[in-house]
Formats: sequence, structure tokens, C-alpha cells
Amino acid sequence: MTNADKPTIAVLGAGKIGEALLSGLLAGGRRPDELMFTERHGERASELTNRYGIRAVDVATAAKDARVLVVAVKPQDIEPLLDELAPAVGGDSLVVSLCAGLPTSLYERRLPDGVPVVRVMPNTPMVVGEAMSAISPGRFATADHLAVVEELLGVVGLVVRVPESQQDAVTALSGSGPAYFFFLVEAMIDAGILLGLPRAVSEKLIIQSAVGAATMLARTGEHPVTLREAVTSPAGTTIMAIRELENHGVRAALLAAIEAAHDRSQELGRQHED
Ligand SMILES: NC(=O)C1=CN([C@@H]2O[C@H](COP(=O)(O)OP(=O)(O)OC[C@H]3O[C@@H](n4cnc5c(N)ncnc54)[C@H](OP(=O)(O)O)[C@@H]3O)[C@@H](O)[C@H]2O)C=CC1
Ligand SMILES: O=C(O)[C@@H]1CCC=N1
Repeated sequence: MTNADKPTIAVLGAGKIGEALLSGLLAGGRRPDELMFTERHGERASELTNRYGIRAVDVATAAKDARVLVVAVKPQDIEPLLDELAPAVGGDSLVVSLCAGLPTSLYERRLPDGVPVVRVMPNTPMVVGEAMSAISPGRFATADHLAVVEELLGVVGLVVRVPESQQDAVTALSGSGPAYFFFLVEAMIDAGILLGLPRAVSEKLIIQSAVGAATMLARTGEHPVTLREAVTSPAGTTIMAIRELENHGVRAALLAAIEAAHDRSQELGRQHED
């Protein structure tokens, strides 16, 4: 795709994930004049414009000037946004929803007939170009629309296509996933403090171990079990820790936690059924 072919993008609701997308796109080479956003608080809008040089617009301007409209409000805030969007959006627009739980059918019901919608579940590592995004087409989205979204999100990380029926599971795994890793890192840093290490040292040890482990997973193609076994010496230190993790049900806790996130994603969708 040449620069001239690249669609202008408006982020509707530039909170945490909206800002992550805007900053990731800028870092990936998009120009500020190819991007815009809407925000309901003037102070927040000024903060983003000052930080990134991107203009704040209203929904009607976004629908007129941008080909891709990325919806990034909380699922609980979708109804008023759809009220604003419905009279403004046309068949030339492409609506991309980042909202957990919300089905493409909700948009299709509320927007004019034929407006294409693609449902996406991204994650915040898009700020460093390492997002994992899963995309699913709605009824009116064509292969070309999917290609546009793939190109857009490809600037900020990896993209996979999944059936929309899998999006609640994706949300629980990779959408929320970074939070689980941050939680683990936080707890491991505390363990260093427990053992008497200075906080700065503990942080450095754990963050670099996380970077190293993630890079091995991504680059070697080895199964996580193989990589873990290579660290686990007979009668050594690691197996003592693994026994404690199993005794405390950490594996079962992760299964239950991710299932709870999945159920909440489904529930968010159900709140907007007819
Ligand atoms: N955070 C994450 O890691 C991920 C989030 N998501 C999805 O992204 C969406 C946003 O999440 P997140 O960024 O965390 O939430 P935030 O609350 O940080 O961002 C939403 C932003 O949209 C603003 N907003 C609400 N309604 C409107 C409106 N009508 N017009 C313009 N702006 C509006 C909010 O303002 P106000 O502050 O007043 O509420 C807020 O700034 C959610 O649907 C979530 O499911 C998906 C993947 C990952
Ligand atoms: O917590 C949430 O609801 C959003 C969706 C996925 C990550 N954050």
C-alpha cells in the first residue's frame, strides 16, 4: 500500500487503548495529519493534541474526514456514541470496534444498512509495536476491509483472523493477557524484596528475566514446557518453586481467572442485546 492509499483514521474515544493505538501508529510511521480522535473532555483532548500533534474532532467531522473509524470507548459507553455515529456514518466508512464483548451485530443494527464493521481485540503492547490483535469481519465487511484493518494493526504488532464466536476467548487471553504478566512480574519483584534485595535490583532482575523468557518463546519456537524443563535441574532450586506453585493451585487459578474474563466479555455483549 502506498502512502497515498493509506486511509485516514479517527479514534473515537482516545483513552488508554485509543492512545496506545495512536502512539503506536505514529511510532510505526503514520503522520499526525493522517490521524484524528474524539474525546469528551476538552482537557484530555488538549493533552493528546499537545503530546502527539493530532487533531481532536467531533464525531460528525471524524465520520466525514476519516475512512476508518476506530471505536475505543468502554462497552458501557457505546450507546450514546452509536447515537452520534448513526446519522454521520456512510457506506464509504469502515467501522472498527475494539470494544470487549460487543458483537458486530450491535453496530449493524444501529448504523445505516451496509456499513462495514470489523471487530478487533488488540492489547496495549501496541505502544511498543508488539500488540497481538485478533480481527473478525461483520456481515458487510469484505476481504478488502479485512486487509485494510490487517495493514493498520500490522503497523503495531501481529494480527490473526478468528471467527467472531472466538472473540470473547481472545479477549480473556490476549486482550487482558498483558495485565496477567504485569501482575506476575509485580509479585516476583515483591518476592525479591522479601528476600532482602533492593527494589531497583529486584525490578531489573525480574524485568530482564521476563524479556528474556518472552524472547525465547517468540524466537526459538520451542514449547514452553521444554523451555521450563531446561531451567529445572534435578533436585535443584526451580523444582522446589514449581512444587509450591502447584501446591498453591496457580495453574488452576489461571484457568479460572481466564474463564472469568471470558464470561465477563460475554456478559458485556449480552447487555446490548435487543
Ligand atoms: N485497555 C485495554 O488494554 C484494552 C481495551 N479494550 C477495549 O477498548 C475500549 C476502551 O478501553 P480503555 O481504553 O481501557 O478505556 P478508557 O476509559 O481509558 O478509554 C475510553 C475513552 O473514551 C472516552 N469516551 C467515552 N465516551 C465517549 C464519547 N461518546 N465520545 C468520545 N470519547 C468518549 C472516555 O472518556 P471518560 O474518561 O469520560 O470515560 C475515555 O477517555 C473498551 O471497550 C475496552 O474493552 C480492548 C483491548 C485492550
Ligand atoms: O479489561 C477490559 O475490559 C479490557 C478488555 C481487554 C483488556 N482490557
